[in-house]
Amino acid sequence: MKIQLSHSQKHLKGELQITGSKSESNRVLILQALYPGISLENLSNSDDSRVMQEALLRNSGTVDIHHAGTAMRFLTAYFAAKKGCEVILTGSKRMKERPVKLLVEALKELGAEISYLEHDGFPPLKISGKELRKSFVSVEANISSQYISALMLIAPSLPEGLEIQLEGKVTSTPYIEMTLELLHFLGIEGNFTGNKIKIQPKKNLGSKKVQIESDWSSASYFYSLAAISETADLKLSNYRKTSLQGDSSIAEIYKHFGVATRFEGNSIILEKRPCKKPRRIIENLQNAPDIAQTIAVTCLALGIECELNGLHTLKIKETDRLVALKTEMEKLGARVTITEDSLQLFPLKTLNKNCSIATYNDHRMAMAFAPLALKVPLEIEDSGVVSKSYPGFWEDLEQVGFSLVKSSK
Ligand SMILES: O=C(O)C1=C[C@@H](OP(=O)(O)O)[C@@H](O)[C@H](O)C1
Ligand SMILES: C=C(OP(=O)(O)O)C(=O)O
Repeated sequence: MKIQLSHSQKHLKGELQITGSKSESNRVLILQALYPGISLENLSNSDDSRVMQEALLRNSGTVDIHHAGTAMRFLTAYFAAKKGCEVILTGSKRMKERPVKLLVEALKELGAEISYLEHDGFPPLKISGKELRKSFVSVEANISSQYISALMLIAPSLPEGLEIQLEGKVTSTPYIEMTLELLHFLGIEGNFTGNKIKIQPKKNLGSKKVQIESDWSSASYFYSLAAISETADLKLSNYRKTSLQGDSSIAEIYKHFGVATRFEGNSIILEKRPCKKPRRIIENLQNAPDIAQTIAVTCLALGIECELNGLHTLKIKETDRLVALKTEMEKLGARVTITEDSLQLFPLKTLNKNCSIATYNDHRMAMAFAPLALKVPLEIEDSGVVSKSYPGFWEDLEQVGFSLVKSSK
């Protein structure tokens, strides 16, 4: 369904409740399947967490996780280590193009039985679960941190735990640290020093409640909205000063755009007041790849030159995000250059009006471009994509004063 967006008020205000981080939720769901005493609060209502919950009830047959990268990677390890299970793990057309070879090879090194049903190195996978008895594995770490988190999540359930040797430059490191912190919170011992991760075995855990922090990647779109507005007062819950999510760096980054963040209990208050805007923004997003689209579009809206580096993982996400960003920002009149791992945007004075933004089955393309409607009327081609991480996104935009017109054409 297409959606036309506009917003006519100068001041943006609202109070929103954002659900739990999908990254934290999908980790804790795997751990809960391994240690049933774990309970969760503020679980993500995303499609990615829903498919994860459904998959964890299965022991045989075809398990389809649609577009969910974390579900694909974490479940590959989970099913491989689950003795007696026989599943075909598959996903959307795009998921069949997202590589999984490094993880499959690492699991095979541990004794797993996994084969490719279509193309070598890609889903769908046929997995015959086995007890994995080895306790050392090495894996290349600069393609996706999800492979490493997947191994860490099953590690405490292996008889001797697991030592993981990371090869090459480690990417998306905060996601690895998030996995480790969650294990620590549950009383599982482990450490990550230099290029080595060591997780100790744990047979039983007893009962533990995990309170999931709300999703900072979802919050990023409200930072963008605040930055683009003349003035804004937004309240978002439930957040923590010390977050496990690397995307919480958005609060620091958006200071450049005049957005201040303060905590009131477990809510964040975003305050934007008129300010002098920077001429140029340079960020390395190797630790926070999911907010690249948000920042690029904020700069486009404000006419700020922007150089984003550390983006080598973007081409294997829901779409090739570098190409998608370039194509859609050029529709609005921008000049954009991309390399394998960077994007450079050159400012323009006036944005083209009434553009129709293609979404490439990527939730973040829809949500990152939506704030532009504060500047020019805009159409988002497939509004439904947001449900991958943030099903209530459009309702929340209405809450902060947006007018939405939906059409099926
Ligand atoms: O572990 C996770 O929860 C995630 C890790 C990141 O992926 P990469 O490690 O592939 O960059 C991130 O982009 C994704 O949205 C979620
Ligand atoms: C890349 C993302 O998710 P995943 O890799 O889990 O599909 C994302 O949410 O931006």
